[in-house]
Amino acid sequence: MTRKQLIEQIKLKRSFLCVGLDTDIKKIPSCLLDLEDPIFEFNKRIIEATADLCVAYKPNIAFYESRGAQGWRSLQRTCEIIPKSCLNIADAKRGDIGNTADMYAKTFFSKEVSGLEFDAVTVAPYMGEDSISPFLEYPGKWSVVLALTSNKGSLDFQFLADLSGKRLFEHVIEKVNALGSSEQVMYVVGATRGEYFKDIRRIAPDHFLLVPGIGAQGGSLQEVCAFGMNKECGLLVNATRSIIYASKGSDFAERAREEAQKLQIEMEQELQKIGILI
Ligand SMILES: O=C(O)c1cc(=O)[nH]c(=O)n1[C@@H]1O[C@H](COP(=O)(O)O)[C@@H](O)[C@H]1O
Repeated sequence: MTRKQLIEQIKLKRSFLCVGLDTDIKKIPSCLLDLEDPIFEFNKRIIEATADLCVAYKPNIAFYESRGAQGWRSLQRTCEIIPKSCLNIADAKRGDIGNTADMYAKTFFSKEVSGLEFDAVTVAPYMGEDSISPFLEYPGKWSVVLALTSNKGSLDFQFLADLSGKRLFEHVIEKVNALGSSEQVMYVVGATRGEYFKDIRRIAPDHFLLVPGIGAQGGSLQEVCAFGMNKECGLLVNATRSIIYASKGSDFAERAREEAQKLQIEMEQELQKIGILI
């Protein structure tokens, strides 16, 4: 999906919601457990209940890999039913030397090799240029590079500054800006870091930012929008547990829809403020 198509979907659905699919066998309703592939069935019902309210899905690969071949199959089947109108993001946080990064890029972008095809993959930048470039060689695909993450551990390295005061997350963005354009690179910025969106927008005014951390992690959608939105929206805001585990019962899909709809309504108001809705 191109940047233009993504913006069109945001306008059409009046939403910039990304629904995370961190599907944990221990958290899904017991009524699904006797089915042949409970993880896939859960995802299918969540997708059917939310597809008109969101513009992206983000399966976190750990939840599938941890189940071995069976989990990989659930992931493949999930990928196949994510509507083409939604950006399909593999949250894999990969990062390794060039020839290994080549293999990671094939894993997520090359269906003929791996049986999987995502539109985007999250990339960890710690190992630098050669660990990122292989992902950028796929036309029409997105690399979503971790910049300023939502977790407590982000304080360990990401704020370390050089003598001029420039912090590591700013170095990462400046370096990656030079590797790929805003047509193929997004940055991850946690919703729990609302006050830093201004600094990030100074060096990445046009890029889409993937923003996890609202809902279960306590970030504020309004704060993210106030400091992070650009004139084309420029945000994909993710929520996972607050949507997919809204209920433990057989009404889980309806409850997920309700939670997604609450966010969509708030997002529509934010989009109205920047005047891109018709
Ligand atoms: O790359 C991510 O998506 C990510 C980056 C980050 O800084 N923080 C973060 O929580 N995430 C992911 O976003 C999702 C957040 O889930 P919830 O906290 O349940 O909404 C999880 O899959 C995390 O792995």
